[in-house]
Amino acid sequence: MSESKILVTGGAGYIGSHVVRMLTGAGRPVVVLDNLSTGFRDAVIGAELVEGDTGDKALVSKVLADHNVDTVLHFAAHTIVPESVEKPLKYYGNNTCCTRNLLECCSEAGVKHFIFSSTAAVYGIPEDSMCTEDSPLSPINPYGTSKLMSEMMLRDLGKATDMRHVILRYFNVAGSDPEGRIGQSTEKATLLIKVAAEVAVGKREQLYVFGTDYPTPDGTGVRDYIHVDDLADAHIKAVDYLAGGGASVTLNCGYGHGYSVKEVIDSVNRVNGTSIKVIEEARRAGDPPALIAKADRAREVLGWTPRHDDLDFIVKTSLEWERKLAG
Ligand SMILES: NC(=O)c1ccc[n+]([C@@H]2O[C@H](COP(=O)([O-])OP(=O)(O)OC[C@H]3O[C@@H](n4cnc5c(N)ncnc54)[C@H](O)[C@@H]3O)[C@@H](O)[C@H]2O)c1
Ligand SMILES: O=c1ccn([C@@H]2O[C@H](COP(=O)(O)OP(=O)(O)O[C@H]3O[C@H](CO)[C@@H](O)[C@H](O)[C@H]3O)[C@@H](O)[C@H]2O)c(=O)[nH]1
Repeated sequence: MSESKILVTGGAGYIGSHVVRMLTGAGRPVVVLDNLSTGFRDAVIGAELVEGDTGDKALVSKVLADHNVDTVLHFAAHTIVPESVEKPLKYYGNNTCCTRNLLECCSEAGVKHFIFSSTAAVYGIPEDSMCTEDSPLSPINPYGTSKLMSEMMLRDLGKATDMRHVILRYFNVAGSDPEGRIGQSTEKATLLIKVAAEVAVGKREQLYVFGTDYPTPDGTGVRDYIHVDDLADAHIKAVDYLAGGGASVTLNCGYGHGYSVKEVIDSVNRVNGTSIKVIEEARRAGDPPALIAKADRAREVLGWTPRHDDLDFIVKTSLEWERKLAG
């Protein structure tokens, strides 16, 4: 039988590629399945890339068998909150139906460990903006609902079979590989720090601030921004946790404090030494006012210790990658 590999779906995307790089850098054998809808072939470092779709049952089953897969990290998804409001079925199709297909293939192949990329969007508008893993789950956009449905499938499957899982609910992921090998290359990006970095390097004219009348200290939306390498490290620890016999668990991934849109803009200006052009706009559909992780459980369960809890560092790595893309 061939060497057992870890399957990473969506491993050519922003977060998946950082996790693949960290896994292969640590000598772990990895195979990536990605349809390159938003991913990039050359973002995959140190692993074979199979170009294909998680909705393709025959292909997924073949990949699982050919690579003797025991552990799956599932990143492949559509990820843009406002797009999910406009095109809900696109999100339920890819994020929910394709995940169901993947889970069926994994179940049939006897995959034992599954790590799922979930999101803070499953909480909707939390009562006090601080979310524990036990906070009510009440998404306010189709993206969040599509991810919550996948969480539910995974939990039900865990009860019915011996598959164990770690569900990681990411808060707002930003930054790039501090050594500059990979970063966020997403076309037509909508995420705040990425867009602000594009403005700072001259790729865009201005940044629109969506909403200045939120019930937050300065009126703009507050989020818990986590550096992508800290998040990648949580995945490595989740792989080891399951391999060591750990029980299924759901964990927030964030730093436990938030920054407003205005504070992010200040950081970009401070780090870049410029003043980006900002235009204040109405609120964007589907946006909660504030989302902050209560993130102690990940530290306790996984022994995870973030290293980059520093907004200016996150912004610095984003700017460096943006300059590299700009050539
Ligand atoms: N970026 C964030 O702040 C954030 C926050 C919370 C959760 N997440 C989750 O993290 C995961 C990765 O997000 P990202 O920011 O890296 O996005 P991304 O778009 O860069 O990566 C997604 C990858 O999945 C691939 N893909 C999409 N659908 C596929 C399919 N059906 N079959 C095969 N490949 C497919 C894309 O080509 C891409 O490479 C997603 O599941 C997303 O919901 C992201
Ligand atoms: O050009 C922009 C972009 C964003 N924002 C604001 O910035 C904040 C953050 O927005 P964004 O960076 O788009 O992230 P979210 O909408 O919070 O969603 C991200 O973070 C979620 C977890 O919290 C993930 O689930 C999603 O996949 C990911 O897109 C919000 O208040 C937005 O209104 C702006 O004001 N201008």
